[in-house]
Amino acid sequence: MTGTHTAAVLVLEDGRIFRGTAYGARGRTLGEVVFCTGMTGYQETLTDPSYHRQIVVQTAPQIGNTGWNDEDDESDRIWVAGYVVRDPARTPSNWRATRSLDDALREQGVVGIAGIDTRGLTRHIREHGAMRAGIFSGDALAPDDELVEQVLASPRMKGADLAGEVTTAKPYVVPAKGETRFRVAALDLGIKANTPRQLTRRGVEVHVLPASSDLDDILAVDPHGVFLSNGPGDPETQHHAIDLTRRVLERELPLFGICFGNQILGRALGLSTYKMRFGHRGVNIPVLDVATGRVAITSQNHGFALEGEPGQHFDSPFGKARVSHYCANDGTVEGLRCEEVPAFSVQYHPEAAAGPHDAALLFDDFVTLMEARHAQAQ
Ligand SMILES: NC(=O)CC[C@H](N)C(=O)O
Repeated sequence: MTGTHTAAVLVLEDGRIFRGTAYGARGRTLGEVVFCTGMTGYQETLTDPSYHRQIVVQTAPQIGNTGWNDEDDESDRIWVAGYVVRDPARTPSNWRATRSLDDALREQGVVGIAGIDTRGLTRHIREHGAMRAGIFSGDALAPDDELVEQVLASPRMKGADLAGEVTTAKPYVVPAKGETRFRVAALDLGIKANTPRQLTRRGVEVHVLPASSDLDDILAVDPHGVFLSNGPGDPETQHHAIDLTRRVLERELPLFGICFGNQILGRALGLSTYKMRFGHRGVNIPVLDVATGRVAITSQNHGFALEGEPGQHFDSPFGKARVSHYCANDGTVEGLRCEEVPAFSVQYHPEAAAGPHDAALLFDDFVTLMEARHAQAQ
């Protein structure tokens, strides 16, 4: 932080205004305002491509205490559209830090605001829903009603097709650690770095493919399994990925999806998705596994969800399937399992960057599915 405080304002589309001081870059940014309840992992949050076009409010009051390091990025840049905090660290301190969070935000041109009553703001979002917003400082400041107009002119998250804006331009391979046991084609809709890391640790060579890849690109990898990543935007717009998923299911290739990948598998199976009021973003969200009755505490970041009831069985074009997991807080769908093709998915983040490792076993389940399919094919 520099010594001088520059005025900044957070403007919501319903006319609610929060005044604070500029944090990170100065200027204007527009996006959907959402809150994240993680008490840790702000660097991973900021660099998660699923937050593209979202202004993130951190409910943890003190942010930036451990600065910014060169190891924890989940992608090659900060993706959030803007950042809202209460009390930014004045003296960051950590042995791995190479700069402050404020410096990282400035370097990457990310407009933020500090000194906000993030508790009041979060209660407002919980009640009225995630909505469009803008942060304005420096030359971008103008009379409030003009700022509200600018926010109202910005695009909504519902209907936003964003995977193409965050995906890799070219395919790349992340080699397995130790012996290569399996090859996976991972469709990058906004993949986080920790996902290939989790797979490679289990002897999987990961071929990360652009979102526009077709079935031939996937088959060219000669994969033992296909992975559908997390990603930003409205799953309803993902016609290409949904169609591709159907092609993969037809071939009975083992398939595992996370978050956006869960929504895409669900849509491929004939379920619909809807926009939640304020979504799930945090690192302690309880999920119940219907089959075992066990609860996992999970890392999450989503604003859309699949329609469905806990434990519901349904017929899909690929045979019987069920809602395998649901959220213990609000009963929303948190996972799917196909019973006649080797495919499953979860709405949460087993790669947990940041977050608890309760769900890491799901990567083992994916490997088991590939093993079983491989044994069958021999
Ligand atoms: N992390 C994700 O994959 C998010 C999925 C989707 N964009 C949502 O908001 O629900």
